Amino acid sequence: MYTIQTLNNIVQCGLDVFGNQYEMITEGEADGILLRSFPMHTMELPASVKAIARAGAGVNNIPVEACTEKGIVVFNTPGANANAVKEMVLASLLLASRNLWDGISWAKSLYGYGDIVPELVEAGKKEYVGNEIRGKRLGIIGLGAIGALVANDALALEMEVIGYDPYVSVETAWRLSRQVQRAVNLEQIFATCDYITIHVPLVEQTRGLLNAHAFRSMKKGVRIFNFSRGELVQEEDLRDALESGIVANYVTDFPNNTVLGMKNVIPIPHLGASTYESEENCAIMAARQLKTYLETGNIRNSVNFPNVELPYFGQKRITVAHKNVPNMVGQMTAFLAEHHINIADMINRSKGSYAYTIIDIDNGVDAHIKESIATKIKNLPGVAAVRIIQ
Ligand SMILES: NC(=O)c1ccc[n+]([C@@H]2O[C@H](COP(=O)([O-])OP(=O)(O)OC[C@H]3O[C@@H](n4cnc5c(N)ncnc54)[C@H](O)[C@@H]3O)[C@@H](O)[C@H]2O)c1
Ligand SMILES: O=C(O)CC[C@@H](O)C(=O)O
Repeated sequence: MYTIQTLNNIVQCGLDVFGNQYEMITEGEADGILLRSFPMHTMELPASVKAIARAGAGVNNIPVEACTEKGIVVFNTPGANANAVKEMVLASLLLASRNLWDGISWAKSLYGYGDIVPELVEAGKKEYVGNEIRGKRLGIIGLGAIGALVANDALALEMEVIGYDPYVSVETAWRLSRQVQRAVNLEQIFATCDYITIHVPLVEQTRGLLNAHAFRSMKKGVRIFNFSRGELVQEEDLRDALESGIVANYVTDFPNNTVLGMKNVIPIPHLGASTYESEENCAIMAARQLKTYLETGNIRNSVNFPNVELPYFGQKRITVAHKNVPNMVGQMTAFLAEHHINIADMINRSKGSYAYTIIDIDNGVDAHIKESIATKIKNLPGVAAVRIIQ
């Protein structure tokens, strides 16, 4: 029996993945945590927690580094909500270019004028003339799951597309149309684009990516779309850029009180991933990854540990989350050798400064011996967490 704590509303089809061997709780000690945008940074993590699954892409609401040190595996759901966000970016391109936000607000304000409304509409519509997006240049910062989808569809809308992503993955590169131009630096995007959309994670390196220096390099009248995270944009610099008209519109999925007070901001209440389809995709994917990890120790789509999969058929298994330093596996297997325990199968993978090892052992080993080996491994310097799965 496992316990899962949910920190946000998770759609039922995601919760159904767990089945009757799981207890779902909203407070207390759990083996796994399932969440969306709940801010976990100030949360006390019980020692019982083995894994955390984010039903979504961004993990900036999770203390990933602290989790890694404790051997807690953090998962996200890459690509599961990318189509939803892509469609929102496409809608926003038109929303901002055609002055739809202001035009619709004005049209609604005509309620009560009676029979002259059509006349007022025809007389007033000249205030809301916009631009077509065909032939305009779109700059995409971050060509991951979302950025790549936006790039391909913007080409289909006959836009010129240029992307910047120094870390683009091979899979994404394969999915990208060859017509997407490659920027070698951000300046190339800033200096030449009519529209700029950001699709990078919020990390220290990207915080404040759009700042005074960036705005100064941009074409006057550029329209900016932020469906990634509010903190990627330096707010006070944005205010100046909007006031001076360098930025014609800022469409953001992350409104706050400061940004709401700026002119030409189009605020959207974090609806990028809010489709039934994407909420289901994310919840099911997150739940499956968490369940698989708890039951088999296999890792798929973790942001802090490597992908590690060894087929599991109910055999005895030891899993170890540890630092990526020499002789870790040697020391672990030495403990097994001391007790004449045969290793049936084994795998070790690393990701950055951490690694993860799965050791399958032959059946028939006494429980107290397995516990004593697990304790010895746990006490090795560099080991973050050990589990026995049986
Ligand atoms: N509004 C929403 O509801 C919503 C939904 C999903 C994702 N998001 C946000 O969008 C972000 C991107 O999502 P995704 O699914 O495309 O993620 P992803 O991991 O597939 O893609 C991110 C891309 O950014 C690139 N990148 C990282 N640092 C960069 C840098 N300094 N410059 C240029 N490129 C850089 C990476 O190489 C990667 O290709 C998420 O981290 C999340 O914050 C928001
Ligand atoms: O859960 C959501 O609605 C938003 C998720 C989104 O911010 C993400 O990073 O995937």
